[in-house]
Amino acid sequence: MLESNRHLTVSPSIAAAAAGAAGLIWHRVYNRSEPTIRSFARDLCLTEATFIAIAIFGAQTALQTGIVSVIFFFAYLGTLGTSIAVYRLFFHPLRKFPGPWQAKLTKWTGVRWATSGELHFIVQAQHEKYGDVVRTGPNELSFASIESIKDIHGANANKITRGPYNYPSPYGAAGLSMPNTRSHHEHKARRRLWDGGLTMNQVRSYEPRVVAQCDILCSVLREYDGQVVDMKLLIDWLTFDIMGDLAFSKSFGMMHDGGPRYYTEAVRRAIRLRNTIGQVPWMSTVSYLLPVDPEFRKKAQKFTTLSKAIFDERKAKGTEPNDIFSYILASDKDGAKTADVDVEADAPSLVIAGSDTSSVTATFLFYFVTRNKSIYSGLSDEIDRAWDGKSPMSSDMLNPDKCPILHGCICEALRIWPPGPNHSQRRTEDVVGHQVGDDWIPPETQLSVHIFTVQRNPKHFTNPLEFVPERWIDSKRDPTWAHNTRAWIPFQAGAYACAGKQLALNELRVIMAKIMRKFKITMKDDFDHKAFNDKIKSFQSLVMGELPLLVEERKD
Ligand code: HEM
Repeated sequence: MLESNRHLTVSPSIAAAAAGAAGLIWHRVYNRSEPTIRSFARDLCLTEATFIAIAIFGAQTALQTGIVSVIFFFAYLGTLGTSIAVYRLFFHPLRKFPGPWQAKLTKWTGVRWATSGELHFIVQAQHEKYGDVVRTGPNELSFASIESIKDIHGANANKITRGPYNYPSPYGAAGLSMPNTRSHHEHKARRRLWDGGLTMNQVRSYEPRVVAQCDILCSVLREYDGQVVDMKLLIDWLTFDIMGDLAFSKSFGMMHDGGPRYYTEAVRRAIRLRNTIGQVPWMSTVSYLLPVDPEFRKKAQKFTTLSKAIFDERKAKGTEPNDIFSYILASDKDGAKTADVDVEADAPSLVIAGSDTSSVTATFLFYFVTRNKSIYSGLSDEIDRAWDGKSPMSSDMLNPDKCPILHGCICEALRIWPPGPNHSQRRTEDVVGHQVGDDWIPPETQLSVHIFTVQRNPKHFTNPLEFVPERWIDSKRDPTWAHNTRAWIPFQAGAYACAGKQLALNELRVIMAKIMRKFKITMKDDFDHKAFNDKIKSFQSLVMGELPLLVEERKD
């Protein structure tokens, strides 16, 4: 009797039907709470195990149990996949927004775009094709209008948090760094500590140290007098050394031969990995198991060890030194301190946020000003008038009133090539949605403003690809040119905007003035602009190839 019941219970068609029902149920569950790869694997195992248990009870033989279990497995995944695809394409709350169908279907499209290094151009092209709002993922929108900046990053956005892109730590740190904090409340408390170390007064107090690091660079450049050097590489070392000094009171010493020069490459590779994983954050818990090139693994290991050593050494000094880390280590006004594990995660984040970005911008500054001889000579004359090259330098001598061309050059470099050209991802609240311009955005949507598109839009800046410092000088700007400063957002805006904007601007002014006052920097006539531009890629921040320039010491 028992035998015949078992025979009747689970046939292949029943297995397929059960799998179909399970697939639809799980899709409904996942619609409400997005799974991670681990929770998905757990649910899959549970569902399959439940079915196998029923099949063992109902099927006649072990072979039959095996067959119906395999049918169940594939039918389950097939139904779940089809249901998700149909939903995303035809029934999703974001279905009214235009965008490429591959992006609407899966975020793996975003992975493909991100790994190409061309994300900035890809998204810009989509905005040109589809308009100011583009659906760039199943659950993700990219915006390119001025109004969207206010609604996503401005005062109207006080309920919008950072998006899940910020979840994975690219350095494998156990803690959560402040720039990756998604909760408004936690971010606000921690950001306040960081801001203390980056006030205008603090930035001024760091200035002699920035100048001193520039002096070291000048002594390195002197060794190459009359030769062509890769300015990109030297600036990289300079900006990392500056950040080491200002963050931990200890320069990395990269400008000296013995410095850890692998650090910059390890940082960029880590950022690249994070940029890919950030597209599919639900993969992040297993992403570090993915095979990566052993050379990178070695460098990453060295990077982690060095970061830890720097952190330990710095932490031992407490809050005495005048550096940014003293503020991160300090307690807030209520006596609350950031947990040690989170402070440890803050250390590499601080260096990366402050050096990679400044390095990219300073490199582009040298590229643009040396490319155009009249801009170079105008800027050089202005710097010579502002600083005699002998008295102690301060950024006060170089402020926008005294050095408008320098200011215009910096604004232009940041406009044409913002170091973080893509998205600073945000997410609408879990329960209520959010109004952006004329569109109501449903809850749990990832949204962001595409900086690169906004800053290169001819409606915002006439001839957007031309490097024209005068457009930033009111008395010199062509009055017929569009010039919408609200569309200049290289540091982003709002609660999560760049904490180091003032430091960055001061640092860039000092670097440019110091080097140009002491050296004549020339771009050779046969400079390969195509090769230079082809090597510019975006992996969260921009990466670029060499910038070979002729360096000659000035004797005046
Ligand atoms: C040209 C140089 C720089 C540019 C273009 C730049 C740009 C940015 C951008 C776009 C963000 C993301 C904001 C967002 O998510 O909305 C950011 C965040 C941040 N930047 Fe910068 N940055 C630069 C230099 C610096 C420097 C020198 C520091 C020094 C410490 C710094 C510290 C930070 C920090 C701490 C954050 C995270 C802010 C937060 O989470 O609240 N940045 N930066």
